[in-house]
Amino acid sequence: MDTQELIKVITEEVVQSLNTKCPIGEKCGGCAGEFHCASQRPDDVQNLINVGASRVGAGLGIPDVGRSLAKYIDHTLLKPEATPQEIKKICDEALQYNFASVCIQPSYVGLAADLLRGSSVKVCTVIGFPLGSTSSAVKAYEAQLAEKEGAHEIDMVIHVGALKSGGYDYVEEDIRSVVKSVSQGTIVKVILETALLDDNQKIKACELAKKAGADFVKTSTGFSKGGATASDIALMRRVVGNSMGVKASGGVRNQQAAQLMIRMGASRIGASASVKIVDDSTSGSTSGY
Ligand SMILES: O=C[C@H](O)COP(=O)(O)O
Repeated sequence: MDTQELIKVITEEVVQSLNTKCPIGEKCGGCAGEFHCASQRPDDVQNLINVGASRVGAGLGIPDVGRSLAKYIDHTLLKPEATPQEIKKICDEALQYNFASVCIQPSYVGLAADLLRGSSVKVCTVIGFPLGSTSSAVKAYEAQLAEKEGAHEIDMVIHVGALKSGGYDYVEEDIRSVVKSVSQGTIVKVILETALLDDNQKIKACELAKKAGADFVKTSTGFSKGGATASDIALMRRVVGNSMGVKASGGVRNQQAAQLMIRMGASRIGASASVKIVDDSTSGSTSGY
């Protein structure tokens, strides 16, 4: 199937999916019956567990959509002016809401690891962030150090310029250098910065991330203009299949948007508006972009 056909099929799938409700109903651990989600397909859940996203479906029987959504969410604070007090606050919130992880700058990994020790909330950090243009050796060292200080999950940014100029070997090796620098149990997510890519480049980046042995592909840093869109999530899920996770991040601001992303194939949501997403069931724009 060529790229244009693929995009057409995915667009049809997106439209169809928007009209489909989860057949499991209120016992669905992913959505409590409110929307179509990955939890309806046992193979998907097993595959996601295999890549470390064992929180998917872990909330079986929880009838509350907000609480169920929390298990998908990386509670994120990446702004440069974030203080230790704010890191402490998001760690407290992560424990209270049972978010999948806190996603924070590398310099705060040790602090978050101390605060979350003994809980199920993981420590996620970002590498080569937000530009992705640091050298592979620096990214690998940064990831290794973060793991040593307590990070369980590593979200690395690709070299966007290398991808756009056809430097596919470089991009693949850049990702692989990070994957190889951490232990097998540490999850590596690859941030594509989709807003800067065309569809062909998004497809290529997903293929390279998969070849390099990463666990997830992720849309955005939240620093470029543009973030997660439903069609990008559907495209990414389609390209990587069920053996990898897909993380929707950037501009996911409310429950409706988070549900839509999961419906399109996201197995994780990265958001700074996490508490609002879980608490607030009011509808609105499905994405800031
Ligand atoms: O990695 C995740 C993003 O930084 C979150 O972006 P956001 O602040 O738009 O939710």
